[in-house]
Amino acid sequence: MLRVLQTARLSTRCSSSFVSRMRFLNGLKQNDDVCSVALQDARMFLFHRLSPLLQRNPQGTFRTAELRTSDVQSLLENIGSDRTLLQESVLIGCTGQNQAQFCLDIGSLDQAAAEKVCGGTFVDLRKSFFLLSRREAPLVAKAQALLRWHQTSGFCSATGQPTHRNQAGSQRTCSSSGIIYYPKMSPVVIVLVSDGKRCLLGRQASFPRGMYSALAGFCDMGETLEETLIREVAEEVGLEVQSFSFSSSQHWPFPQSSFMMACHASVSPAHSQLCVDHSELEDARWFSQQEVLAALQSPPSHRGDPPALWLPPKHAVAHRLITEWTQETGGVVE
Ligand SMILES: NC(=O)C1=CN([C@@H]2O[C@H](COP(=O)(O)OP(=O)(O)OC[C@H]3O[C@@H](n4cnc5c(N)ncnc54)[C@H](O)[C@@H]3O)[C@@H](O)[C@H]2O)C=CC1
Ligand SMILES: [Mg+2]
Repeated sequence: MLRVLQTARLSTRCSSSFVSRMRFLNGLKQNDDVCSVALQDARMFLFHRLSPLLQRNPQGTFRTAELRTSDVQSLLENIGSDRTLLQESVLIGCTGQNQAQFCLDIGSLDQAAAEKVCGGTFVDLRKSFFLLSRREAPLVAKAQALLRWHQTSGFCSATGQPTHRNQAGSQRTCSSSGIIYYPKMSPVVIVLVSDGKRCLLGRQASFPRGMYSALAGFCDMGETLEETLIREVAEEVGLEVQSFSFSSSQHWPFPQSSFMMACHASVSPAHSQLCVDHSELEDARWFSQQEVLAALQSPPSHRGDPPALWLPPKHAVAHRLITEWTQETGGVVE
């Protein structure tokens, strides 16, 4: 069987290593046997009821605990579970050397025992986002979103019959109708509105005290990105967008895997009077470049009262939009 995996790796050989990695990954999703073999010699990311396993570096910072399959197999034996749990692993990517990466939720096992054996701690995903590097957070978010999708997609919404996954965990199929389900993200437009001098930030009651962010809204069925953007700004703060430009995108795992399409938009300074829909937003305000730069340069300490303006964490695409705006308007973010 190992020859099967080597063949899969060789068959993806081509000039670009990135292309060969993408083809190797695609092959694992298409072929259960090859995927099973790849799982035997993979890099594993563990979760416990959707909280990722983190380990502390000697410097006191945190990283995701990346284990070998053999480590996980001995962990499972060590804390009394059988090896079949390994089959519940879900493919999330591969390393530069075409070694498959899988995630596995061991929520059915004793958390403290698993933490002791692995020398790590399972940390709530939202908290992990503040602890992990910008490089690691997206893979952990993807893994958690896939594990959660499997945990909530066990039955076909058309027939009510059980669904079964493929080895990679990239799809589930209804056992009676054959309907195939794929993991879903909900498209969301997130937009930083400016009137040329100020930027508009809003907050929901659910946000931490003092935190303001860019406006965001889910795309309604059939809407284009443009239509969602101008509708959401009109709905939430009563303004008419004059123009907008696309900035970047991001998978955001909260609350149920949103696909964030981040844009900058402008409104006429002559028509910048806010009319906030308080059923959606607790507050929305225009902020000067000076206020935003101050907030970017002095993120809140987690002690004492929050500052007047607290911005989303660096991993959030809203933070990127706000930083881009300050740079476009001549501010310098250190
Ligand atoms: N990454 C970032 O920087 C930020 C991300 N967000 C995310 O953007 C998303 C949308 O933000 P909101 O202002 O809450 O959206 P929104 O302005 O559309 O209002 C939320 C309402 O949309 C409806 N809704 C909820 N889930 C939906 C879905 N899957 N499809 C269609 N409609 C749905 C519900 O009625 C809900 O009350 C959320 O996932 C939020 O976590 C929000 C701000 C910053
Ligand atoms: Mg919104």
